[in-house]
Order: sequence, then structure tokens, then C-alpha cells
Amino acid sequence: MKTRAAVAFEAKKPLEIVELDLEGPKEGEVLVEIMATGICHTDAYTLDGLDSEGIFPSVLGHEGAGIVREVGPGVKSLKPDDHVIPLYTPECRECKSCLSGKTNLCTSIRSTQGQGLMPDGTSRMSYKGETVYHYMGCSTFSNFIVVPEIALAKIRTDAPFDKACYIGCGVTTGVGAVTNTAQVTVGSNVVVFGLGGIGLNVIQGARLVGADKIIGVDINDDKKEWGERFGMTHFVNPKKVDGDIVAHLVELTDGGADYSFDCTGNTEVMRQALECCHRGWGVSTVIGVAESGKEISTRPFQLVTGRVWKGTAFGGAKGRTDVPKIVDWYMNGKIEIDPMITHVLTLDEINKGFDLMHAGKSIRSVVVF
Ligand SMILES: NC(=O)c1ccc[n+]([C@@H]2O[C@H](COP(=O)([O-])OP(=O)(O)OC[C@H]3O[C@@H](n4cnc5c(N)ncnc54)[C@H](O)[C@@H]3O)[C@@H](O)[C@H]2O)c1
Ligand SMILES: N[C@@H](CCC(=O)N[C@@H](CSCO)C(=O)NCC(=O)O)C(=O)O
Ligand SMILES: [Zn+2]
Ligand SMILES: [Zn+2]
Repeated sequence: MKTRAAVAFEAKKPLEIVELDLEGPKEGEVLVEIMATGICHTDAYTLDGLDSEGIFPSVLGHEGAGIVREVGPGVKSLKPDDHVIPLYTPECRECKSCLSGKTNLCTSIRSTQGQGLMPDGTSRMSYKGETVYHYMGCSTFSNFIVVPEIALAKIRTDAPFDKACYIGCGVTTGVGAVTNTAQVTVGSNVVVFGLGGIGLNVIQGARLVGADKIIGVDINDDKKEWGERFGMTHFVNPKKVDGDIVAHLVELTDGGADYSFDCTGNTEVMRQALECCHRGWGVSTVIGVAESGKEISTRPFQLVTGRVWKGTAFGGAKGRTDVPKIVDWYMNGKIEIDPMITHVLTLDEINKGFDLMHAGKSIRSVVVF
């Protein structure tokens, strides 16, 4: 069959909207019609050539929602017309990682996923006879996609696609980093660096679990109002702090943050996020994805004196189990999504979504097919 898709033919070039050839689902695979997809900073990072796993030509996008149109042989848990969210962190429930109960990082198809291929080692997409690669096992910038059954969360049918798609990455990552990874406790002081599509979800996660001070840090003053909208109690623009930002945050939290989060992907900021934590117990969680080749550093003394450095992928969420619950949280009004979706675009307008993100003018742009 054919599918319209925004293709990344080369790094650092705008996406091109073309008709691709798409092969149908094979054993254990599912054909999904994508109804809506968000644009996450990670898509921009890969398009900008900063991802060590970036492959071109490929169809980016990993924050989608859609409808099952066809299932391949052996698929048991899904049927046509089911509503689904594709998962870049699948959940096979059989691999060592899934069975450990200690992580959401299912390893069953990770190696082929990282090569832009389906688990059988081939791609379902091509253009003029040439292979086009999958991305993060999702490729939601295509109207139709083929994905493994274990990489789809079945969700309720009354959830609107143009909002539910954001649960495919940003919402789950931010809220899950608080609830699953850091396990922020009631009354804690929290510092969040980077108030974009992820950071604002960390803020609303911190509010959800009853944090006390929620301090947002961003170099863009426009983010003050955004943070306050979701529960931030204090805003700090590091460019306007007289002196050291870490010392300023330690003072503001009366000795240091109980929990901090990096949502920028900047390795200098990751260091600040660790070092603003409270001596003896502060936990800093890295969410931001740093460009290829970058490394983090700190004095080991920071760890010796009890600060803990953690990281999280997809907010520690086990996709098929947790994503339907997060959709319920949204539908029941426990968490907000609607105000964060600042721009709704057509597929033809998708490059505008990247421009808005780079200009700091959007929280989330969503493409509706
Ligand atoms: N670990 C995961 O599973 C996961 C999931 C989604 C996104 N991410 C990553 O999280 C990061 C944030 O994604 P997003 O979609 O929210 O991006 P975004 O562009 O919407 O937001 C980034 C924010 O950081 C701010 N910022 C930039 N440099 C800063 C600095 N030096 N100090 C303070 N603030 C600064 C920007 O002004 C902006 O508000 C990216 O690196 C993305 O790749 C990781
Ligand atoms: N491919 C990169 C790393 C990119 C990365 O860390 N991705 C996150 C999700 S970001 C979503 O917006 C993730 O889930 N990582 C775990 C995994 O990919 O298995 C690189 O090679 O450095
Ligand atoms: Zn993402
Ligand atoms: Zn698994």
C-alpha cells in the first residue's frame, strides 16, 4: 500500500512530504493508521544529526496515536479498530529485562530498533525502490505504520487522538520520571531545569504527588507563566542570577533540592542539576538527551556525600501496562494535556513545528492527519 509521510532524507534538511510504499504486517506485526503525532525535541535532535543512532533516509516521529487497521499472523492482543499508542520502549513481558521487574527497558527488539529495522531485520518502508528506515520503532510522521504487537499500548476509544498522542512520549516521560524513577515524596522540594514539553510534565507530576516547593529553571523568561500554569512555585532564569546558579538554588531550597530533573539535554546543566541537590540524600534524574560525544562530569565528592545521579527513559513506564492508565489519568482530569498543545498542524506544515520548537515558541506542536 501507499502512505503519505514526512521523510528525513538527510540530516539538517527540512522533512519532505512524499508517498512511500509500505509493506503489510508480517508475523507478530500490526498495521496502524496514525491519526495524530506530537513533535518531540528528540525528533529535532535526530534530524539535526546529533543522534549517534540517527539513520537516513528515515521517517521520524515517536509520539503518536492511531487505529489498528490490520493484524499480521499470530497477533493475539489486538484487532482492527482498536485504538493504540505506539511505544518506543516496547513491553514483551518475556525478556530478561521485562521479567526482572526492575526496569521498563525491554530488550527483546532493541538491537533491530536501533538499526531502523523491524525485528526480522528488514524495513517495511521504501521510496522509489530504495529502503526508508524506521525510527525508534515508531515512525509516527507517516499516516500508516507497521509496528510489532509488543510495541503498541491499547487505549480507551473515547480518548481524543490529538491529545492522547502526547502520552506516547512527553507526558509519560515527565510525569513518570517523578512517579516511577525518582519517586518524589509528598512535601519534597523539587528543581526542574528546562520548562519545555517534558519539563512542564515533570512540574505537573511534582504537583500531582504533593511536592512543596517546585522551582523551574529556564533561560527563556516566557516559560515562567507556563511553569506557574502547572504548579511551579518559583522561577529562576540562570542568565539573571547574580553569581553561581547552584549556590542560588541551594539557598532557595534551604540546603538543596530533594529531587532535581534535567529536561534540557545540556551536560553542563545536568551537572548543575546534580550539584544543587541536598547533601546526604538529593536525587537528580537525567531526562534530557545529550548530543553524540558529550559526557557528564562532577567531583566524585558530590556522590560520596550522598547525592544520587539517576536517568530515565520514557519515565520508567512499562508501556502496555502503564500507558492506558495514564490515558485514564488524563480523561479523569488528574493530569492536564490540552493547554500544552500550543499548535496543531497538517502534515504539510510539519517543518513549521520544528521551527516553532527551535524558536522557543511552542510547548507541543501536534500534526493531525
Ligand atoms: N529520557 C527520555 O525518555 C526523553 C523523552 C523525551 C524527551 N527527552 C529529551 O528531553 C529534553 C527536553 O525535551 P522537550 O521536548 O521538553 O524540549 P523543548 O525544546 O520543548 O524544551 C527544552 C527547554 O529547555 C530550555 N533550556 C535550554 N537550555 C537551557 C539551559 N542551559 N538552562 C535552562 N533551560 C534551558 C529551553 O528554553 C526549553 O524551554 C530533550 O533533550 C529531549 O531529547 C528525553
Ligand atoms: N539514540 C540515542 C539516545 C536517544 C535516547 O536516549 N532516547 C531515549 C528516548 S528520548 C524520547 O524522546 C530512550 O528511550 N533511550 C533508551 C533507548 O533508546 O533504549 C543514542 O544513541 O545516544
Ligand atoms: Zn520524545
Ligand atoms: Zn521485554
